[in-house]
Amino acid sequence: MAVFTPVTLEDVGHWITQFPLGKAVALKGIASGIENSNFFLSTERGEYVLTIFENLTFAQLPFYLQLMRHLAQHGVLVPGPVPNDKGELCVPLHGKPAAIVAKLEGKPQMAPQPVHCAAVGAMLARMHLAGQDFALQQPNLRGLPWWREATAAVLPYLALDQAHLLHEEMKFQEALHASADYHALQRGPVHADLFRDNVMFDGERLTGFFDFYFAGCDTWLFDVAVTINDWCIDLASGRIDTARARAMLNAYHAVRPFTATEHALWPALLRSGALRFWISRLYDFYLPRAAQMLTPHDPTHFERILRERIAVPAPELY
Ligand SMILES: Nc1ncnc2c1ncn2[C@@H]1O[C@H](COP(=O)(O)OP(=O)(O)OP(=O)(O)O)[C@@H](O)[C@H]1O
Ligand SMILES: N[C@@H](CCO)C(=O)O
Repeated sequence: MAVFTPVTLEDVGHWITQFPLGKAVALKGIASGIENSNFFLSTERGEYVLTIFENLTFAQLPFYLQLMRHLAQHGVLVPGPVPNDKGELCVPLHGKPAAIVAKLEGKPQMAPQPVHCAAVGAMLARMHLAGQDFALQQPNLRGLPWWREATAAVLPYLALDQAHLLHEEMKFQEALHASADYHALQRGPVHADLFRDNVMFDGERLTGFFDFYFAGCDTWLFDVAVTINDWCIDLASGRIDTARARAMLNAYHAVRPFTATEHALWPALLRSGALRFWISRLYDFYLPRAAQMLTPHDPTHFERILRERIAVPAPELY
């Protein structure tokens, strides 16, 4: 159940007159998703997704919605938000912020092959390049400062060997983030959560990236690492699958060539990508928010990935 704010077709009927979409003809709640209330919305003009934001505020939303709009306008396959007659992308519905975005065709590809990984790699590189002249700034809110806070919060719950790993990895990441090489990495708006369930495919054709609500400004390489750590691994062991990783990295490199500094820091950034989700999953597991509805994701999956990235050399970036 992931419609936290019920909405009827009648409610939307009046509300939608401020958008250039004609009349609403059907509305259907979407079951998946744990953050927001999502609906498929059919109107006289086409098919859309209506999202009511349950946690993000009016002040926080412009960065995400404007970024999606900017990317869509620059040819990146991202659902463009629809502005209302005042040019606003986010307007209240039942007192909460709401937005309408284009509906992507297809479905997530949860068992990707190299061909899918290559399509994601190429689109990710295009997205990074297109984000370069995006005007708004917001840090990755799940970056190092948040890791510090969340580490302190979860440490008391961990077994000794886990606490040791978390402590040692934070030390390693603090040193990395303080280094001159790290500061030389190229950066800009990144998705930061480009897992398989946030990309649509129609067969082998990528139709779009979505769920930008963890996006922020960070290193491009971090985004690549997060993506590789979900798309290109053996799910049971966390080990990198070389064929899928090569396909993704080569396709990315063909659009936006990796730099020598990125090549040098790649193993460390793969560890950053694993640590980020180990910490957030630990946090959600031990300190669930009151409004959280569903079973939290398994933290041990990313603990395994992190241990694997520390122990086993990463495939070369290029
Ligand atoms: N633009 C879109 N086009 C087609 N389907 C979409 C679109 N946006 C969302 N969906 C559908 O809605 C579902 C939930 O969306 P989403 O993943 O953004 O949920 P959420 O609650 O915001 O986040 P989370 O992934 O953190 O649970 C997706 O799995 C997908 O099926
Ligand atoms: N992709 C995240 C969930 C938040 O979108 C995870 O798997 O932990």
